[in-house]
Amino acid sequence: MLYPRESDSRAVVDLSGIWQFKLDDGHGFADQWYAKPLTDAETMAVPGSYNDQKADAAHRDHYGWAFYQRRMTVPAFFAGQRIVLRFASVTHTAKVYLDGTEIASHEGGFLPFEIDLTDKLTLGQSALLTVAVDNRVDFSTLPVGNEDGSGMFGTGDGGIPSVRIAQARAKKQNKPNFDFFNYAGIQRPVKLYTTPKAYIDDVTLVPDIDGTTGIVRYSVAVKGAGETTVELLDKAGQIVAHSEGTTGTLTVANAHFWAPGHPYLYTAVVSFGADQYSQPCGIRTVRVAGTKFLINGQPFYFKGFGKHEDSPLHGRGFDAVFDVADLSLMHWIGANSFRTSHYPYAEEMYELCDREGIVVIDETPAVGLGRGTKADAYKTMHNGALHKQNLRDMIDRDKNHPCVVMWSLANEPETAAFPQSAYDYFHNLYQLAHQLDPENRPVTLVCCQNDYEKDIVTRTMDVVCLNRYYGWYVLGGDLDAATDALNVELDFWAKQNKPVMFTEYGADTIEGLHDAVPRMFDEEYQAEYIDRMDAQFDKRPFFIGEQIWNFADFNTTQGIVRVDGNRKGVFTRTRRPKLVAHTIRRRWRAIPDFGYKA
Ligand SMILES: CCCCCC[C@@H]1NC[C@@H](O)[C@H](O)[C@H]1C(=O)O
Repeated sequence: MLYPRESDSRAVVDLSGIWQFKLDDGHGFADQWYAKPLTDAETMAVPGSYNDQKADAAHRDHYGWAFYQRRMTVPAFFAGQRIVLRFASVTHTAKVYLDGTEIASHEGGFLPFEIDLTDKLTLGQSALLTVAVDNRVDFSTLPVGNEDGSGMFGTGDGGIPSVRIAQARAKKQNKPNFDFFNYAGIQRPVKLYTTPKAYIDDVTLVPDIDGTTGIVRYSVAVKGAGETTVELLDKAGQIVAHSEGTTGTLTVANAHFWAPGHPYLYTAVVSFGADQYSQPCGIRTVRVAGTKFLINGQPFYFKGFGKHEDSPLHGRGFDAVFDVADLSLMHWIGANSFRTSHYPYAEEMYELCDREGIVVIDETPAVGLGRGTKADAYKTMHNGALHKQNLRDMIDRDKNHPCVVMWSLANEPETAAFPQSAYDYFHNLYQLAHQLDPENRPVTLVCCQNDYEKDIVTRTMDVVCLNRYYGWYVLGGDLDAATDALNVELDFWAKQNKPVMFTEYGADTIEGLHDAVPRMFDEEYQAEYIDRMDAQFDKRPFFIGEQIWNFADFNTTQGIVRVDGNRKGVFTRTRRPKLVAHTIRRRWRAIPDFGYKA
């Protein structure tokens, strides 16, 4: 799916701003709130989560539907054009109405969907746009929610009868099977865009390298009749390659390749009839060879983080300032990569990473699979079709980004309790990801701390991505034992002949807590913990990357082990560096992006 871009033939109208809003009280659909202006409506900023914009628990802890509404006028001078309404994301489920008529519904809170309005509205006349949003998560959704009242970090009844009774009578709330706040709403931009009636529907660019020559194999999906041409422009806007037809190959002698630290971008200008669309294009290659992860044929070493789309008041709402500032801090600390834990991020972030040379592991919203139940959830609860749809939509949306070097099928699914069942479920997805990606990039699954000898899924991935907490969740406070345990496990992975990286390791740290002798939760412990783990990684040639959990502190569900959220950030939630940020900076600025331990 193309990102909305203005061009000689296309206009884009951003519908961001202050919308009308109302939490459903259970009557919203029966009383057809979507068919008329909302009564007793509140204000709500779009894009943004609705949970933290109002000072009350009703919004923060809402469970169920909420209604957004605004009037919209498409000007008469758009006559003759195709008119499209595009939601970059609505979390988690959306129903869209125009003047009371349902025109779309969509499940999945982290990927775009669009509606052709051309024949659905009268130009020049104001229309009433209503979006109903459902924030509920359960065993069948992605991300996964719990259904029996438990959730992360012990929210069960503890076998206490009074608790069981009170829980049964309590107001329904989401019980996320994941460790991030279940923010919801219209969290990314809503845009109207136009195209000619005969238009470019999709562009696929597959880069390759032959010596010093850059190659871009392209295909253009079109609707209607017309001739297609594709021109490749260099950064100076000079045409360096040209081709006719909906498929073809563009060849650039002495090309500038894309790489971290050298994010050279060409522009593929596609023309079809009266339509024109410009797609940024980075020429680089990615592949796994033995225990190496090669970008442009060079062994790459991942230095970076697991992140979240999370910031004060915005919640999970898109905020360009935080995205620009986060990448600036990544450059400052010497990072070259991050994982979009635990869901696909806003498209604008991938565009920034393309421009700034930050490498991305792109992850589906499949977090919490197989958790919170003793049953084999792969056979009884999870919605494999929804998982495949999310994978398909993520690859379709992000396929042209040079920053995306690997697809992550899921975060920390249960893979050791029912090993064969987990393998059957994920091997199917692994093969699908390789089929769907025109560039056939490496595919992984991010593995939770587990019995790695029983887990038969992780070792089948192209790269072994491990979340490990030796010295925190296990052997907490004892970094000698923690490094010993880490090495026992790395000895196991040494025999698998796969590239291995840590996609999570970290320690909750309250900024301002200090001790001469490090202890859990103080800044010295976080720094010591990271140093001790890193020192073990350096001894292993098959170890190809270290991504710390987390880039910044972030909000979570309330719980006895979350003190104002998850505090494993290297930066605070307002992006102030903790002590560990300075020790990491010294280390990472001395490690090259390529050829480390080669
Ligand atoms: C038994 C060890 C389980 C470790 C699980 C560690 C978790 N991984 C997924 C992330 O979303 C969580 O924030 C992280 C944590 O809790 O900080």
